[in-house]
Amino acid sequence: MANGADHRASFPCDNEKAPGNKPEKVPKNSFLKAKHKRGVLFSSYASAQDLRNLDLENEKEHPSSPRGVLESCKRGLDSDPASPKNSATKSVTRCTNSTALTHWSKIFKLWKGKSIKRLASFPPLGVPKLPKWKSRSTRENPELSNIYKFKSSLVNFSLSHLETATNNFRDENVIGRGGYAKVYKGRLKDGQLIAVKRLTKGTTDERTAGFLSELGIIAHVDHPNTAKLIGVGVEGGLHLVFQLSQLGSLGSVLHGLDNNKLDWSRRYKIALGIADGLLYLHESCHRRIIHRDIKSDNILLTEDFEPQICDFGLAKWLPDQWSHHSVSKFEGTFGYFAPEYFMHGIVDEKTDVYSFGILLLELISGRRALDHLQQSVVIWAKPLLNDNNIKQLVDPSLANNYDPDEMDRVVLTASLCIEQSPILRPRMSQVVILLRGDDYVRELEKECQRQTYQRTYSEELLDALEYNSTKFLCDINQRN
Ligand SMILES: Nc1ncnc2c1ncn2[C@@H]1O[C@H](COP(=O)(O)OP(=O)(O)OP(=O)(O)O)[C@@H](O)[C@H]1O
Repeated sequence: MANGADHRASFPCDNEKAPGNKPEKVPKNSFLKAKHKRGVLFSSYASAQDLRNLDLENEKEHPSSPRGVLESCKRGLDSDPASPKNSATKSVTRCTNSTALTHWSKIFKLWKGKSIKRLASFPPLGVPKLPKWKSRSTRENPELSNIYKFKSSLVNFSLSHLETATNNFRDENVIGRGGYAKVYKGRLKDGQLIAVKRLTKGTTDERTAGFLSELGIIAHVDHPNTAKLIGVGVEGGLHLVFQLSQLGSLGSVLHGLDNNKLDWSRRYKIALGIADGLLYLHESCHRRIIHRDIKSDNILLTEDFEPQICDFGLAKWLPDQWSHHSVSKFEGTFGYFAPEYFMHGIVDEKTDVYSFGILLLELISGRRALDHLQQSVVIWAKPLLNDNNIKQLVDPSLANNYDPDEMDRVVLTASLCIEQSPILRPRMSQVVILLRGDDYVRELEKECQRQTYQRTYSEELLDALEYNSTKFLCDINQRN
């Protein structure tokens, strides 16, 4: 059952009173000290760009910070003696930190070779082709008839159908309770298990708006790592009907009594799956979708621990030409808010990336985003991340039973995702690369080579065609 409702927030933006503006204690670590100094002394007159640059500079200087590690790799690559830029100076800057750095240097090589935009255009693994939508109408409620045009396979459930499936919405069938809805387990006549989300909170208008908004997004989404909508029911209330995810939410498994089910390989698989799902929403779907409420209670788990992102109640389409969206009302869950969202109401892909970073910290440490004393996992983890103190970060229930390379990658990715400044956070296409590591990078490199080869071949073909048509005529003219 979801307990995220305790921390749910929905209130108007008030920059003056935002708790995020409270001065922090001066941390011992010099890397954090620099950040702190910047926040207190300079924030009144520095431009946003200055602050970003300063952030970058401070972190570059600190070799043990995740960005410091990446920067040192990058400098190593920049100082490649074969590079014409460096041949004169023969800089000796090198990645010093063993195999981990070799790994990151490969990633950087790839980043240097491709623009970020190009990397973003790599197809995520396992993303199916987009479905073809067909139209279908409803007699029930003409206002909602357009909904059925999204997906040919969407079923319009009658109330009696849903009542039969859920034992008349009996309390024993409740498997989730969110801020807006109750979710009931059910079984259809053909035996299929379903989860019926019945919107319960707010006025009729609010419920209709919430229902249409969630449906407007979820009906267009189709990926192995997003929740599967089967149909809707608009009789006797508003219902969204999903395939049942047998294990419930990640939050309930990770923070419940059964957390020993989640060994490291499962946690790693879950991290990769959520990253794939988010990459799809941000970069591969018809339109940019910002989820806005990524948290462990909104990740469902199938029987084989495949994660599925659910609850698109707050999700937003973002037009391509918009850099971000500004909201005047905060909605979401405490503990997962990105600083720029909390302080300025700014919403874009990077706000989801921040929340994903918190989720990674939950997977690594087994701690909640906010514990019973309302202590944030970020505040707890930051000093350990800066000291690269993996032993203290890792969930004690895992002991030493984890793959150290995978753990390193997840820890580094988490620390980049929770950067204060959104510009320092990776995009989801980069997150997927960071999490998957060497093998994935090698696959991408092969893909790049294949594309280059194809381009060269087609360019040659184009040249040949051009010769045939234009140059040949030109040659003939010259000869005549
Ligand atoms: N398809 C499903 N299979 C299994 N459990 C589900 C399914 N959908 C939802 N749940 C359970 O119901 C809970 C609440 O669902 P959901 O997050 O969609 O509701 P909500 O009211 O929008 O919640 P929130 O307060 O997070 O906005 C989930 O955390 C999960 O435990």
